[in-house]
Amino acid sequence: MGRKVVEQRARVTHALEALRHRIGLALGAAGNAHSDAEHELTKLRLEQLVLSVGLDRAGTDSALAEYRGDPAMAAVLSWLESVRSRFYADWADGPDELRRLVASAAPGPAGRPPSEWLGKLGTEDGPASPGLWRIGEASVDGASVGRTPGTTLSFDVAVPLLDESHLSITSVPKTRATVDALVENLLMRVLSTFAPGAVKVHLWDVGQLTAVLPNFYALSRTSAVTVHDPTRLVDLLDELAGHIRRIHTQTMQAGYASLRALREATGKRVEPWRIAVLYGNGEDLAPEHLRDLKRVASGALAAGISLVLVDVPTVLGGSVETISLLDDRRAVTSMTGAGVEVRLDSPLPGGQVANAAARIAEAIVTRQGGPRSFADLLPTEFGQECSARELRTPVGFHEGEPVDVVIGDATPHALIGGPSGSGKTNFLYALLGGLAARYSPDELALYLLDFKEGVSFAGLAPGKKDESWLPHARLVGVNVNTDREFGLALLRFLSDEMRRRSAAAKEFEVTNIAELREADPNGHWPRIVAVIDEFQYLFAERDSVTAMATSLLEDLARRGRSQGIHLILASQDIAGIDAFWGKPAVFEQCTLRIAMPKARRVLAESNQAAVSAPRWHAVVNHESGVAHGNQLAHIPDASGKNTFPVLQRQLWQRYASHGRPRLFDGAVAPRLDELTAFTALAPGSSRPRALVGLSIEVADNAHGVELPAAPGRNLAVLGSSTAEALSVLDAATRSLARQHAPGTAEFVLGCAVDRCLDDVRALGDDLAALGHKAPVVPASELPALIAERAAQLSEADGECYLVLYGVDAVLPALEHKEPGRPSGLDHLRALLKQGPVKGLHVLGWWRGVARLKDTLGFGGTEDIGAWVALDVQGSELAAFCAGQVVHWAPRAGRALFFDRSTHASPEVTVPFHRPEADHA
Ligand SMILES: Nc1ncnc2c1ncn2[C@@H]1O[C@H](COP(=O)(O)OP(=O)(O)OP(=O)(O)O)[C@@H](O)[C@H]1O
Repeated sequence: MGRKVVEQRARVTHALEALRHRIGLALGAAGNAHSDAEHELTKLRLEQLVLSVGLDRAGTDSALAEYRGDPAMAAVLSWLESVRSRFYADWADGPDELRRLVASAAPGPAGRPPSEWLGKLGTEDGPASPGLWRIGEASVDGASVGRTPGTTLSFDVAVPLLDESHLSITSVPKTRATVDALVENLLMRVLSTFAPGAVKVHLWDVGQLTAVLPNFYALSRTSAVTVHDPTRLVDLLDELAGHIRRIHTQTMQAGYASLRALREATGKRVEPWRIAVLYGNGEDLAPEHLRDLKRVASGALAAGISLVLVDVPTVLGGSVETISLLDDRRAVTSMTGAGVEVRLDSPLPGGQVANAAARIAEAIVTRQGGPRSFADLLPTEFGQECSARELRTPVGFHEGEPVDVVIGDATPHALIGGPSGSGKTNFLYALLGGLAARYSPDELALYLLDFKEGVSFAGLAPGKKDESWLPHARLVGVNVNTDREFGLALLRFLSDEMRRRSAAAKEFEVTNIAELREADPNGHWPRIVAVIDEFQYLFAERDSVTAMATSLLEDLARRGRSQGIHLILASQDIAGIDAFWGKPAVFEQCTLRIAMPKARRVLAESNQAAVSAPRWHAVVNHESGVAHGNQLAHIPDASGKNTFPVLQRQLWQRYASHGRPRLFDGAVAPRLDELTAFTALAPGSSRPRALVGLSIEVADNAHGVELPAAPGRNLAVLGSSTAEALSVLDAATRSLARQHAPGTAEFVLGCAVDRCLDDVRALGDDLAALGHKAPVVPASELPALIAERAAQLSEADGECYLVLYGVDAVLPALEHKEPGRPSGLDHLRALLKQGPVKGLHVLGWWRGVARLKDTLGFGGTEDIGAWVALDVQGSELAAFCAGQVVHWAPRAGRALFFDRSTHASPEVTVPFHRPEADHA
């Protein structure tokens, strides 16, 4: 064997040994790693086991018995203990810190022992609420937190509630008394923290009708505690949902996400806190209840509403803390985790709770009955509010708390109902007073119309007894019960204003009044509130007024909201509301409902709140009358002495520069000489205008006939009513006289009715005093006069007004005809036909329509361009009204006026009062 071979073998052997060595090393390492891993696994398993029973119990728990004495177990235990003490070393001060924290977050009754507060009235009435409410205490072993072994450290346990969290309590069998004590303790801490009335508690127990938390019985006489019917969970959830909706709207409109944010920003508690305690029985709620409950829970906290659920299995939205009872003293809570047992506070002494509840109830009742007057509705400083977004004012009080009325986007229009004497007018005064004191006349304009007989709004306009007026009022209409046209005129006016506002909004490319005011800061865009008391009169008859009023009201109700035009419709219940059947649009848009005691149909059908409302109260409902929107309010006396009139005077002095309102008083005949339309007349017009009466419209306008040199420009007064005929011709003549310089026009006063002669002469004297030629021609001379004027027609120059009183009286004479010659009637017809273009106009009074027809003959109706009908039936007038059907039943002090050159149909006019008639 050669040396080479030997060397080769030695190399192979060496290599193999090296390989064996490496493999040995690798196997050894793997074995070690394996045993390390197994060791680790055992450790982890033991750890898991220890953790599952708890470190403190590891020494005794049977599940770990087999490992006792196992060094691995000893190592695990010592390791875990070192971890725990390392962890708790940082937390050595934890219990003390917790105690300090609870003391600061749960001050006074929220966290202190009951002996310090139980039975004393709460005082807190500001915007904040304690963050935590104590329920008991818990302990930890001192050794575990780096203290001397064997010591225990205890700390207070508290839960959040108001504005913060809901609470879900789960019992175990035979712990109902403990749960009641826990809930009672919490509620009593809350009720004793706040001023009486600031918290409202709702109790519902699926299994009990009345005996829920019996120590609170005294409070259930007030609205601080309401015990709900076990079979009507839906009512409670509805009520809560209503509060949430209302409060949400209120806070969002003010620009805040929650009631708490609103309170903190304004520094005022605007709403009570509400706590609803629902006792279930551990069984699932009906699906529809569960759905509603979840919906309520998700919006409740932001509305200051907290739920306390006892044995109601559900997963709530929003933040929820839990308390799970272990037995009748101990519980665990999500606040401290499952590892810490809470020793619940002992029950409050029952007798003392009942006494405390009675004291709170008494304080609430005292506040409720406390003297709240009209002055309490008023702000300390007038005119500070802005109406861009809404109008808001308290109108009354509930248990000392102001109850607001809001007129705005969600509640644009209001319906007020109540039987006669129930206080509607008083309510309106409270509302108007509250609004007028808060908003300046630049922010709020009022249009007030009362269809009742009587003068309930008359005091708002200047009167004989009181020269002051309400500066916000632009129009006051009283005694309009027979003038439905005036209601129509108001609606037309509002409708025009709505169009004007919507055109302006379009121009500024905005969609509502708030945006318009922002885009046009120098514009004048007050919110308009139109109050129509006894509005059902508008719909009193089946006629064109009703039809027009309906369509205008519907349009205003639908579109007024965005233009800041609001309707407040008041009525004695049934009569008024009946007027709505068939007009649901108006009814539905009136989402603000005010029901006076015993009002029917104002609220939703199933809502009986008005039936039980006490005297001088109102149910204020911003939810279309649905029960959950009910707010009962005591309305202070706003119409007695030292109430509204005093406020009005103050406002009048403050806003003196805002002009006086237009007063339309249906019971008073207007005076021609007080009318701007008359006093402003002056010579120089080529179209002189003969005024005949006051027009029924919002502006103080007169009806007049223009008498230019054009065919048909004559005026006929029709009917047998002498006083009114005299009034119309008197006003027409006097107004024409003002439009001609002395000597430039002739007024020929032809009087065929003897008993009018004195009046006619008096008029003639007045005209002469003004420098006009105004001869008075008696009946006997009339035929000659007419013949003469007819003959002169071709060469007539200058204006001549032939005012004829009782033309029909001379008809027989005029009809006298000599063969081959024209009769007096022919002359009169000629004057009527050809006169106007020559500057001669006839203003004639015929005491019957038939007589006028006789005068005109066949086809002459066109020569009467305008007429005023007095005590004449509408059916007689068709011929003079382009054949259209005329709806008119004569009524005292009113006439019907038609001018074919300007009117589509006749209009009601109010003849002026002639002072001369008083002396007749
Ligand atoms: N809240 C109140 N406090 C004290 N007195 C009141 C109150 N409300 C109304 N009154 C008084 O009751 C009487 C009737 O009230 P009001 O005129 O407001 O009732 P109404 O419902 O408008 O009745 P009607 O429809 O007959 O006019 C008035 O004398 C008024 O002063």
